[in-house]
Order: sequence, then C-alpha cells, then structure tokens
Amino acid sequence: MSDSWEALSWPGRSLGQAIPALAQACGLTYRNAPLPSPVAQAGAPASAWSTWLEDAASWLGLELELVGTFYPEVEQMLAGAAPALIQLPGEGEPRFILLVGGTRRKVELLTPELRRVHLPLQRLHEVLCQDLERAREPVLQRMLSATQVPEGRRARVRAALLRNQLRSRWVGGCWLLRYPPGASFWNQVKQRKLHLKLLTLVAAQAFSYGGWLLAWWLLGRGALSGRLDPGVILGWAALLVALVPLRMLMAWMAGRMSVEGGGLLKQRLLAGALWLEPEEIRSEGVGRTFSRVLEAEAVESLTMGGGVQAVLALLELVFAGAILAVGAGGGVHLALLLVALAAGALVGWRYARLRAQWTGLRLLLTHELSERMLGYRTRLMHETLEQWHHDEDQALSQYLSVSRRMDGVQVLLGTLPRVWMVLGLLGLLHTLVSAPASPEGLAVGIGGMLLARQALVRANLGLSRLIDAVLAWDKVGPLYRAAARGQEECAPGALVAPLTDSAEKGPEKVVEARGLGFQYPGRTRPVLQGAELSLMRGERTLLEGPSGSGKSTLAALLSGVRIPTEGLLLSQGLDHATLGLRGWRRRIVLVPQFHENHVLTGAFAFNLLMGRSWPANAQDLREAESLCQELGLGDLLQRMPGGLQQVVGETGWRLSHGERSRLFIARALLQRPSMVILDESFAALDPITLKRCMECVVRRAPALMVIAHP
Ligand SMILES: Nc1ncnc2c1ncn2[C@@H]1O[C@H](COP(=O)(O)OP(=O)(O)OP(=O)(O)O)[C@@H](O)[C@H]1O
Repeated sequence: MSDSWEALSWPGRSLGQAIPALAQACGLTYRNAPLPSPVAQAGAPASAWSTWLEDAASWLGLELELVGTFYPEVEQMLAGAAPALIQLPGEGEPRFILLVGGTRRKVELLTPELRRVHLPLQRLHEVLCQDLERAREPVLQRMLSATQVPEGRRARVRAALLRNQLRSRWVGGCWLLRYPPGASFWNQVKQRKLHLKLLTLVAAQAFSYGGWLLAWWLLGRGALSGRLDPGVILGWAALLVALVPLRMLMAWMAGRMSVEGGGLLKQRLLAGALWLEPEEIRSEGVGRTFSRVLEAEAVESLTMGGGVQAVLALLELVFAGAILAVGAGGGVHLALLLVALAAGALVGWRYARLRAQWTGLRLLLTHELSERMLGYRTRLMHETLEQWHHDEDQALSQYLSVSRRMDGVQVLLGTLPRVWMVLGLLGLLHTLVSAPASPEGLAVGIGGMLLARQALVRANLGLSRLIDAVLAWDKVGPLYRAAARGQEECAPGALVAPLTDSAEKGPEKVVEARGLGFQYPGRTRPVLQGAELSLMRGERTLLEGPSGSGKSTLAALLSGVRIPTEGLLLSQGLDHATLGLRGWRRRIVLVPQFHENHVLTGAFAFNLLMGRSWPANAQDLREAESLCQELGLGDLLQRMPGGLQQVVGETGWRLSHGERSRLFIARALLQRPSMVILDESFAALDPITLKRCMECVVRRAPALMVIAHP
C-alpha cells in the first residue's frame, strides 16, 4: 500500500474513534457512550474483526453491513456507499478508509486528522481492485501489444478488457454505516431528507393550485368586465402551460418519496417480523403474520397518496369555502357545504367499520389458506376428500357479503360531489328567488361550487385511503414496534474482549447454569426448575430423559433462543446482558430438532456457510467441503450437478432426511462456536453414518452436548 493511503486510512486499532467520527461527519445520531477500540492479538482472524465491527455499531445504536459487488459495478457501489468504511486489501492489521460522500467522479474521505479530502473515485477503485487487476496484467499487456492498440486508446481498451475478464469476480470490504431498521423512524426519515421532500411537495402543490386559481381569475375577470383582450388570454394560457412541468416534477417527487419511504417501512416491518417471539408467531399463525407485512402496502399508500391528498383536499375546501362565502350563495352555500361534509363523514364512518370487518376476514382467509398449504401432504393421507372444503364456502360467502356491502358504501361515498352540486344549485336558486344577484356574484358563486366539487372528489379519495391506512396500521403496528426490540441488543462485553477465535481460546468454563428455571407463558407450572450445569472446554455431555421432560427447552435456554425466567446463566464468565443475545448465540450454537430447522432455498454452500459472510471465500468453501466429506456427504456433492453450488431447498434439489441432518450439523460446526448442542440430530442416520458423524462432531466441537434417546 502506498504512503498516501497510509496517511488517509485509519488502522484497525483506532476503529473506536473512527466509527463515531464517521457517524458524526454524516449527521447520524448515535449513542453517546465511549466505544473502546479493538484489542487485536497477532493473527486475529478476519471473522473476529467483522464480529467486532458489527457489535461496535450495534453498541452505538447503528448498523454496519458488509457489502460487495462484482468487479464492473465497483465504481457504482463506491459512489453511493457513504457513509461507509472501506477495508483496504492487505495482510496483518486491517486499515479502513472512511467514506463520507461520493459522486460518480469523486469521493470524499475523512482522514485520521479529521480532515475532509476529495479524491477521484478512480483512485479508490484502483486500490480496492489492485490485486485482481495485477493478476491479469501480463495477459492484458500481451493482448494490447498483439492487437497494436494505439497509445492514446490503450487505457480505455485496458479498462474494457478488465471489465470483461473480471466480470464475475467479487469485490467486498465495503461496510455501510446505517441506522438499523428498528432505529427511530424519524432519524431514518431525516437521514434520507424525506421530511424536506414532503414539505417541498406540499408547498409545490399549494403553489400550483394558487397558479391555477390565478389563471382562471384572470380569465373570469376579463370576461365579466368585457375586456377579454389577447393579452389576458395569453396570460391565462401562459400560466396554465407553466404549471405543466411543475406538475410533472411533483409527480416524479411523489413517486421517489413513495419508493424511499415505502422501502424504509418495509425494511422495518421485515426486521420486526424477525424479532417476534416464537410464541407470538405461533399464537397467530404464519398466514396472519405474513398478511400483516402485506398490509404495509396500504400504509404506504397513505403516506404518499392519501395523506397528501387529504391535506390538499383540506386546503381546497378552505379556499372553496372562502370563495363561496363572498359569492351570490353566501351563507346559504356555506351551510349547504357543511351539510354535504357531515353526510360524507357519516358515510365515511360506515365505510371504515365495514373495511375493518373486511380486513379481519381477509387475514383469516390468508391464515387458513397457509394452514391448508402447510398441512397439504398430511391431509392428503389422512382426510377424506369431502372434509377438505368444509368451512371454506362459509368463510368465503361471509367475505363476499361484507365486500359487497363495503363496495356499495364506497359507491355512495363517490356520489358525494354530485350530491353537493345539486345542493349548490338549489342554494343558488333559493338566493336568486329571494334577491337579484350581480353577474360577478353569480360567477364567483358558481366558481366556488366547482372548486368545492373538486375538493370533495379529492377528499373522497384521500379519506378512503386514510381509512385503509389507519386500519392497516392497526395490523402492521405490532411488527413496527417489534423491530425496536433489536435496538436493545448491545454487547459491551464482546467489545472489550481481545479479538481472537472464540472457538480456540478464552476461559475454560464454556457454560455454567445456577438454579436455572423456565416457565412457558400461559403455563401454570415451570418446565424447568433449579437446573445446575457446568460444561468445560473439551467436555462432551449426553442429555437423556423422557419425552416432554424439558430437554429441548434446556437446549433453547443454553443457546440463547429463550431467556430463563429464573437463575443465572454464564458463558465463559459473561452473561446475556454483557455478551448481547447475538454474541451469545455465536458462542453456543444449537442444532434444533428436525422440524424446527430449515434448508433455505439457495446454494448448498450458502446453507452450510450461513454463519459466515457470504459470498464465501475460497478458504471457507474448502473448509465446508472437507467437513462434508467427514460427515459422509461426499457422495451427495458428487451426485448434485452443481456440487457445492447446487441450489437446494423447497424449489431446488430435495435432500433426504439424513442428508439434511448432516447439513444442519455442518452448518453449526462451520460457525466456529465454543459449544455445539445437537437436539436429536442423529435420529435419521444409519448406524455406520451415525458413528462417522459422531466421531467428526467429537473431534471438531470444542464442547458438546448431545440430546438423544438411546
Ligand atoms: N412453545 C411452548 N409453549 C408451551 N409449552 C411448550 C412449548 N414448547 C414445549 N412446551 C412444553 O414443555 C414441555 C417440555 O417440552 P420439550 O420440548 O422441552 O421436551 P423434550 O424433553 O425435549 O421432549 P422430546 O424428547 O419429546 O423432544 C412439554 O410438556 C411441552 O408440551
């Protein structure tokens, strides 16, 4: 690495100052608590640095996410990555560039002296990709000389050849610093400047409405005063034409905001779904939980569509009311507008109630459908065909009846602008009968009526969207709130510990439980009481007991999947609060029972290496393959056409029960934990494979607990 990069980059040991400095420079709000710098021991593995970075960001209430891309897109990634830490390639202690801004040409860096420096983006690209490019250099030189490319075009041709030859090469090392999805939503909105964009949009709408009114006022005044000369018509036309680009710009802004705001919300809801307790999902079913995420669509339509429409409708109604008040209809017109609004509110309320009922029924249908899909094979074997659709017809007809009633009320709501026009005309007629009105007064009255009609059309649209959104929020709220639970997750203990491979070093006592107890919510008696346990590095334990005695529950407590309701639980002398749940689960890894574990649709290698960063490097892949051989999965790798890269899972290559069990074991061992707990993982294996797998696990796991029925 050149000296200039040395001066511009931060050494790993000063990350404790670098991350808060980057956050501050980019206006991110973070927890005001000192962040210790990492204590690296010689030869600390890359995974230890990654873990430290993730924990450090979470301690500050932020998130560092490691991303990468294929070689041709590296510039695009760097241009949009800020705020980010870019890890420079090289051996030994890692060095990081702090990226505080970027465009397609330049990047802005923060130096260790806290100076902001601008550099051509190309230079950062070069330093990140230098190893890849250097390896291709001899071939490139030969090609360039053989084709006799003129000197002036060499650089461009070289870049194009590199893009082509390295198109499938992965370039990583970019750590994006962001608010996590569960952080304050307002902070996330501020970071993307969505609040300013919304204000600009409302101001532009008001401006465009004012311009539109002005254009028609000009024309009306000219017509009524008998001076409709070409100048007035030109002014009117110019104003209307000028509004066209403004309205196009507004539509574009609204679209962008909707994509950005909707993206933020969806991210948060998905994070919330992952933070739900197993009991919460179980009590309401996968189908209903999934429907909640779908309801987010309606919430988005409020923020962007309904909300803006409702605000504008209100503005327009105030304008229209003021114009009606000075027109020929005067107070009578105003009173009639209020009557129309009251009628609209009444019908709107009825619509809201029906909509709530309809949403509930829809969620129930989704829930039942997912139940039927999940239990399809079981029903095929055990249920007669006549039983299959028992309650379906009834549920569907109830849903359809509510849908029909709701549609009827929605149509009624849609007639409100026309009802208003009839009322308005009657009001005008009444005024004309009681006293003659001037032509100007009549024109203003009719103009006010038309404006009020337009406002009611908008209010109708905005109101129904608002109602949809409020109801949808009711469903989405629990997920939104659950996302904040991730924010409580910090691991100060992991930050001060030296960076080492936890599987190889650290205190001897891997896990220790004193007076451990657990009671499931809603149960009258605890499943576990006063459990005592201590497991040292190198120890192996077999846990036996009758079915339902609480073995899996104990495993879930030891691995941090559940939190004990009483007692003390330590791993290498540290508790949950100090290690953070994520840190705890990295140390003690559970392989749950078969029905609780899952093969994700994706490459076999991805399923093996889920606990490490993905895409995997060559060394990780080699390690995964050799572990598969040890577990007797070599045959499978040969049979699968894609080998380690074969897509497996529901829609991919289907694995047998025994193959899946071994994949689950390998997945846990590859996480390099301090302790592995296997919950009936050998039940599907034949005696020879079982012996082979047991030997492999005993050899590889630093500490082991096996739950089995002998
Ligand atoms: N999520 C839950 N909610 C309420 N009760 C539960 C829950 N999970 C398990 N239980 C109950 O806790 C008790 C212990 O269950 P656990 O699965 O720990 O037993 P186990 O010893 O592992 O059984 P097995 O050998 O059959 O797998 C059982 O009575 C079970 O019904």
